[in-house]
This record gives sequence, C-alpha cells and structure tokens, in this order.
Amino acid sequence: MSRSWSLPFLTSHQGDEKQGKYALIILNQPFSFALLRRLWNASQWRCCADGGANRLHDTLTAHKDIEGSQDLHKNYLPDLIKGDLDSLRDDVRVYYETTGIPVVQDHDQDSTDLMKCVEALTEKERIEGGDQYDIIILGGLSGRLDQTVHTLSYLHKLRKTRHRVFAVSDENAAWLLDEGEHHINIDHDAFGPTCGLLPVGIDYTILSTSGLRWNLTDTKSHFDGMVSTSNHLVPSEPVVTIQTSKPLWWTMELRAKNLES
Ligand SMILES: Nc1ncnc2c1ncn2[C@@H]1O[C@H](COP(=O)(O)OP(=O)(O)OP(=O)(O)O)[C@@H](O)[C@H]1O
Ligand SMILES: Cc1ncc(C[n+]2csc(CCO)c2C)c(N)n1
Repeated sequence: MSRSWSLPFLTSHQGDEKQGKYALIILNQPFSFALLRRLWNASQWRCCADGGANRLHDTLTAHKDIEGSQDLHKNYLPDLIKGDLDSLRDDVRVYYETTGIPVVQDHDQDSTDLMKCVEALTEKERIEGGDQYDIIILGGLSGRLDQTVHTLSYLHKLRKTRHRVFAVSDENAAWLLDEGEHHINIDHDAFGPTCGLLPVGIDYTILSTSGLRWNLTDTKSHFDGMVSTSNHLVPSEPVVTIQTSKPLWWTMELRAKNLES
C-alpha cells in the first residue's frame, strides 16, 4: 500500500492540500506561541492533557506580556481538559471552569493523560459519526524519557486504529510510517535539514529511500545495528519516498523561523 503525506498545518503555502480535520492534543511540555498558533488554527477540536492546560495558559500569558494584546486567553479556549488532574494548577482549573470549558477527571492509573484524551476524541467521533480526525500531539517527543518512549510506543499501537497521528514540537515533526511505501511531500522552508528513520519497536526493517542525502536500497535497519540518524533532506527534492517492511518512526527537524510567517 502506498501512502502520501503532507503537513499543511506546518507549511506556509496556502496551496497545500488539506488532508482532513485535525484534533490537537496539548501535552504538558513547553512550546512556543508561534507553534501553538499554527496548530491551533489548523485544528477543529482542541484538548489539553492535564498539565497541558497549564502550558496553554502560561504560553498565552507570556505572549500577552510581550505583545500587550488583550484577552488572548479567550481566543484560545480548548474544547476539553482531561486527565487524572494531578498536574492541573488550581488557578488554571478555576479559569477554564468558570469560562465553561469541560474539565474531566479520570482517575485510571493504568492509562496516561495522552491516552485519556485520545479516548475522549474516539468517543466524540463515535457520537458525531463521519470521518476520523487526524491527530496532532503537541509535545511528548522530549523531556522525561519514560513519557517520550510512551509517545513512541503509543503511536506505534495507534497505527492499527487511527489513520494519521503526528507528534510535533518546536524542534521536530515525527510520526509512524506503517509497513509499505510512503511519499512525504517536503516544504523545505518548513523542514530540515536533518531527518531520521528510526526502527523502534520492531526486530528489524528493510528500507529503500529516495530524496535523502544518504539513501538506502534494500538495507536492513535495526536498533542493534544500522539506524539512520542525522540524515539530510535534499533541497532539490520535493518528495521523500520510503519503503519499509515494518513500522518505522520518521522524524524531520522543524525550521523555527518558518513558524513566524
Ligand atoms: N516531561 C515530559 N516529557 C514528555 N511528555 C510529557 C512530559 N510530561 C508530560 N508529558 C505528556 O503530557 C501528558 C500530561 O502530563 P502531566 O504532567 O499533566 O501528567 P503526568 O502525571 O506527568 O502524566 P501521566 O499522568 O499521563 O503519566 C502526559 O500524559 C504525557 O503524554
Ligand atoms: C505496570 C505499570 N507500570 C506503571 C504504572 C503506572 N501508571 C501508568 S499510567 C499511569 C497514569 C498516570 O496518570 C500510571 C500511574 C501502572 N499502572 N502499571
């Protein structure tokens, strides 16, 4: 099976085709206002995972302090805050609750706040009917190693039930490529130069690529052997193709300057 990918929520070209409707899940990790604004505007449903609401609130406060704009919080009200709520600050909880935002506590100690938010989205989709949302997870790629590995593992598992799930931070855009052939449309103003093909959670995969500085042809990649890190996108190549025999994590560096435009 061949799949085509583009990330219109991170590129400035208006012509980029929109692939679907997006659900944004904000994790408890630092992010820039520029990135938040981009992802927020591209999304139709926004959810904060527990302390993610602190980050949202604090990022908006910090930006307001710099720009002096009024009522920024009211322009960025999430649809839901959900988690075990051991990280949500009282002042943030009071602010959003009095604004009418649902704050849902789920005490389950066998699932993470990220999982709880995806479950909430799945329930929303069940009620709404229609197509699935594509998911943009803001954060989860760095910070605490157990949480980072959780993100890698959870998206690996989600490939069986969800069409497209992206993890985005100010440094990276990354997602899982299922076994098969992938065509990734590259906006070189937004991404690069570095990228990686990471065989996480599999014994090994056989890779063939084009559009990279260090391409592979029927090459075995495994955690205990060859891992293509610090690879480069080639500026003259608008598409990267990757053929993988097993699920593979793909990551591209983000160009921060592009977010300002
Ligand atoms: N340091 C971190 N590094 C990477 N991801 C994080 C980190 N901290 C939080 N997250 C992500 O943000 C979500 C919300 O985090 P929060 O701090 O509110 O709760 P937590 O108690 O640390 O996480 P959880 O309850 O889900 O284990 C987590 O589920 C996780 O996906
Ligand atoms: C084997 C095993 N390891 C760790 C946890 C702990 N844990 C996993 S998810 C979660 C919720 C965090 O909000 C917690 C506490 C568990 N339950 N089972």
